[in-house]
Amino acid sequence: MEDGIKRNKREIRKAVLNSRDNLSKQEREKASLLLTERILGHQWFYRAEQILCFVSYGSEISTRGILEEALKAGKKVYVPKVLSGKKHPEMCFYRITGLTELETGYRGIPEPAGDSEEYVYSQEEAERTLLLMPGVAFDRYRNRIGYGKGFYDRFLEDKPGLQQRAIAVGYRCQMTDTLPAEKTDIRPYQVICV
Ligand SMILES: Nc1nc2c(c(=O)[nH]1)N(C=O)[C@@H](CNc1ccc(C(=O)N[C@@H](CCC(=O)O)C(=O)O)cc1)CN2
Ligand SMILES: Nc1ncnc2c1ncn2[C@@H]1O[C@H](COP(=O)(O)OP(=O)(O)OP(=O)(O)O)[C@@H](O)[C@H]1O
Repeated sequence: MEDGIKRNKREIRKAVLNSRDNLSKQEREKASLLLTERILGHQWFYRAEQILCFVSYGSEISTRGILEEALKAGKKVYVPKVLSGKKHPEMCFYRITGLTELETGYRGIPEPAGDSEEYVYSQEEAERTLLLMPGVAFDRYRNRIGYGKGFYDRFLEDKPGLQQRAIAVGYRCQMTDTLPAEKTDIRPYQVICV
């Protein structure tokens, strides 16, 4: 049964990545602008003192404008880094104060060096935090499929307050019919596909 779900997820991942890879430059630029507007106008962004946001890579929707505006607005910005030296690789968030601090890391993703302030979860501060999550496919029940390593599921597992401040973002072509879900899958509180 579980194996069926995994295979199913794999097939959906392949199909959606294929359509995402095929978006035109114009479609990408338009969507990224739209997403930036949607997030900058969001009350969770406005109220957030801390923003946890992925740095896009490959054909992912661009978060560059959001990161730049968050930094300009004086918010604390943290971005993911995969610590792969460990037996079980895990994802942490480190603070950046400018995009030039990023270097090519895990799978070619721009990542912080990892020598800056690490994000430490606290239930009280979660109310003033916004988490923007990447993903490959989403559905209208807020199910989410990523690249299949479960990094976000494991990162969010023990952070209930942050789960309620999590927004998954992507292109409209990433919105699918009902996705299969496993027990460990954590649903973002909102999905914004533009
Ligand atoms: N921008 C970004 N940063 C992120 C994530 C993400 O999804 N997006 N992650 C979320 O967990 C973590 C990295 N997880 C990843 C897990 C697997 C692959 C991977 O297998 N990539 C394929 C290419 C897939 C494709 O685009 O076709 C590869 O390298 O072959 C990439 C990232 C942390 N940082
Ligand atoms: N909290 C957890 N503890 C242990 N294993 C987990 C946990 N969450 C997910 N996993 C395992 O990790 C693997 C990948 O999970 P899944 O397919 O949901 O990843 P994903 O959501 O697509 O990827 P990501 O979160 O990295 O973007 C699965 O085999 C899943 O069982």
